[in-house]
Amino acid sequence: MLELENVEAYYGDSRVLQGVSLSVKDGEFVSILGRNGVGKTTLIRSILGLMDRVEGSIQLDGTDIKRFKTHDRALAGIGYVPQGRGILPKFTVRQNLMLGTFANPKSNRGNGARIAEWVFELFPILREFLDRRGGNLSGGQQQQLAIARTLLSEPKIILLDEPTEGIQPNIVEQIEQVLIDLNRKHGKTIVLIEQNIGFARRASQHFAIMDRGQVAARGPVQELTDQLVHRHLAV
Ligand SMILES: Nc1ncnc2c1ncn2[C@@H]1O[C@H](COP(=O)(O)OP(=O)(O)OP(=O)(O)O)[C@@H](O)[C@H]1O
Repeated sequence: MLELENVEAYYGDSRVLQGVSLSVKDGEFVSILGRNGVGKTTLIRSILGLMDRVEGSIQLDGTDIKRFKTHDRALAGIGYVPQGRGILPKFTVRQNLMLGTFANPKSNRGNGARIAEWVFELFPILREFLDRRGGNLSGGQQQQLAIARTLLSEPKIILLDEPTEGIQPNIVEQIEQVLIDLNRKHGKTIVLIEQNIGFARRASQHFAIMDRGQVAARGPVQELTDQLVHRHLAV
């Protein structure tokens, strides 16, 4: 379980997160919604240990990870699929996937590590393109590669920052389905940052809406009303 309590995060003197509390239980799919600039990415950066100054408490399965360096947070079970996917364009699909094994405490990390077969069952296209350069894949294929790479670290929780941004609508459905299956069939715990409200409604059990650095509303996804959307998310 990931538990944030009263988290404040700063860029210099500017306090961007103001008392954010969030609880994600094992097996849950939680969507974090909010207009541009309200602090969603900063929240993820705070969980990953990429901010200079964070106050409050961040616990993973009861362990305070706030003092952990970023790579130790990854080893503790925080998986991350970055905005823009973060594929290394000159590395092959195989090499990009191998990077995921470095953050897997159970594998022999990189050297000699094998890419588990279930990855190709989830993403058949990656087997076909194993020796292609990551940069030659389409946006949707790169997104599958980014998700697969994170899964190879066998994280306890997967954080995704706008995975459907800039991806063709028909591929968006595919990405959506993969994430829904990962949660419902494979029991993966997922925190999704999204602007696509339909996706959040279809995929998640819980939501949190951020507004000006705070959690303005939260609850089971059935309570994500049009009124809330209008108040906090309409542009
Ligand atoms: N490196 C930085 N230095 C100073 N201020 C920053 C920095 N990065 C972000 N900010 C500010 O922090 C606030 C929150 O930004 P953040 O990127 O977390 O928002 P967001 O909700 O993820 O937006 P988006 O949907 O556009 O990614 C914004 O006001 C932004 O201008």
